[in-house]
Amino acid sequence: MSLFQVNHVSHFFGQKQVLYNIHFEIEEGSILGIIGPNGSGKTTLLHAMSGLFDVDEGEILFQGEKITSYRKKELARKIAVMSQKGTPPISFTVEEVVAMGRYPWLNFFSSLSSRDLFIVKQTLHQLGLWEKRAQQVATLSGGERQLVSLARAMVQQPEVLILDEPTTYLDIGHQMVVLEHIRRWQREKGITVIMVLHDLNLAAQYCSQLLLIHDGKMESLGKVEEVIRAEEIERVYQTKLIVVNHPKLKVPQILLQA
Ligand SMILES: Nc1ncnc2c1ncn2[C@@H]1O[C@H](COP(=O)(O)OP(=O)(O)OP(=O)(O)O)[C@@H](O)[C@H]1O
Repeated sequence: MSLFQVNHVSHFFGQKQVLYNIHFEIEEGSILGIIGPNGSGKTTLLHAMSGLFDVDEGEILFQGEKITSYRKKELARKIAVMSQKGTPPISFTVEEVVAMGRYPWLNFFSSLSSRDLFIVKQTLHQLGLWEKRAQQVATLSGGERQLVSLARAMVQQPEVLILDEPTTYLDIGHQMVVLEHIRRWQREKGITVIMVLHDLNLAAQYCSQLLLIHDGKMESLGKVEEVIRAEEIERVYQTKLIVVNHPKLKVPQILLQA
């Protein structure tokens, strides 16, 4: 059985239809990239798959059950969500914010155990945040807050990681750092990753499957080379481009053509 089954999903905001008959499945352990132009419905689909709301038509099944039928805490033990904005600039320290990722595992009124604290410490080290652990999140750069957000998701020890544009505020070096961490984590723990990415070249390098949506409709779904095809990407994004093969990684890469 597939981990996620998105069955003929349509959704409206008021009179406006934003998703049209979206239908696909996700296998456990895969990395699915959701791509598409601005306003095409990527975040709406991601939110629906996170169980944030009931879709108007169709259904989303996670491990065979309707995603909205799970209790909040139960779902938080299985799915970690890293939002588009990363961690907001709040007045907690890095360590406190990362430790919040352990909350789904705590019983009522219990505090963090030595094991919880060990997981937090280990993750802070892994993501290079140990030196900044006592710093207020509000004083971090956008990129550092993104890493804090990833660290909090990691300590949650979920089966699925859902990310909305995890590289938005990052320079190219930090984009690679974040995506390498995600990939290593996915390989070591066998978790499933679903992420919205605007950078099609990064999507081609890091995802095992891509879903291209446009105006709320599925344009294509499949392996990277099946989805990153010049004619289709040109049509959907309304821009001139060339698709080349990455000389080392052998995945399609896009060169823009003014
Ligand atoms: N809560 C809402 N109420 C009304 N309309 C909404 C709401 N959320 C999203 N929309 C609309 O739904 C459409 C899809 O939005 P969505 O955020 O899912 O797109 P997206 O592909 O993630 O865009 P982007 O790449 O710009 O982040 C947009 O037209 C947006 O204005």
